[in-house]
Amino acid sequence: MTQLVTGDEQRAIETYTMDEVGLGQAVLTERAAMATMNVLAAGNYDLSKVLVLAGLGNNGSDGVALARLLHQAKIPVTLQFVGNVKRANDNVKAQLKAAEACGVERAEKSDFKEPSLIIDAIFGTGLNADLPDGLQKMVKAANHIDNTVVALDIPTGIDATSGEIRGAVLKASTTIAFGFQKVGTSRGAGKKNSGRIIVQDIGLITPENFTFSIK
Ligand SMILES: NC(=O)C1=CN([C@@H]2O[C@H](COP(=O)(O)OP(=O)(O)OC[C@H]3O[C@@H](n4cnc5c(N)ncnc54)[C@H](O)[C@@H]3O)[C@@H](O)[C@H]2O)[C@@H](O)CC1
Ligand SMILES: [K+]
Repeated sequence: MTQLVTGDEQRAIETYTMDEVGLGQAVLTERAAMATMNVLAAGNYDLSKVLVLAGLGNNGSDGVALARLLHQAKIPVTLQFVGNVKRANDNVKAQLKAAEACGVERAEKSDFKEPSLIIDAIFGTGLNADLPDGLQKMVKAANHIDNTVVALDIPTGIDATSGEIRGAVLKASTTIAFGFQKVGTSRGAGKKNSGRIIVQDIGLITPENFTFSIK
């Protein structure tokens, strides 16, 4: 059976992997993006016009890295930040520098009717409050359009542990869970809005004798 993790457990395993094992953030991000490429290539996804919606934290950096890999694979892709990129964390800024050096196209605003596929890299396990009002409006509008949405790690708006909706949720057709499925996507609204859940190994190392709260 799939091992489920809470948000805190996922963070503890990520921290161990980076701080104790010594795998860098960029390695994990690249692996998350590559795992997503593999899922997209193997599945029946229309990749004729991909829109990556990226947030300002590490879920966003996965999205920016993915936009670069899609562009390098000659798949038409546009990268759009949700929020002011000047306030993005350093990982996002480093990924953006690489994406721009490779010529990834950016948009400030998009008509959600246009993309054949939307990648949700807005919020991941770090979500700790209701989505900002403007974002709630945006995801509700996007939900009204018959787009295919692939969520990175967890759909934006779902609490990784409780599965509750924090204000609004961007409903996904597929959720690619990095390392482990988050318990919040196995219950209630989280389950209902995650679509098909595909767990992908990104090289996280679980400490010996780690106790998972869900066995
Ligand atoms: N930490 C790591 O080593 C890795 C993280 N990964 C990705 O990173 C994600 C987690 O990244 P982060 O912890 O940076 O968090 P997120 O990218 O989910 O969120 C970014 C930040 O936004 C802020 N925030 C939370 N709720 C908010 C709200 N309602 N309104 C405004 N701001 C809010 C918080 O400060 C949070 O840290 C995972 O889901 C996964 O996709 C993967 O790249 C693998 C490695
Ligand atoms: K997401």
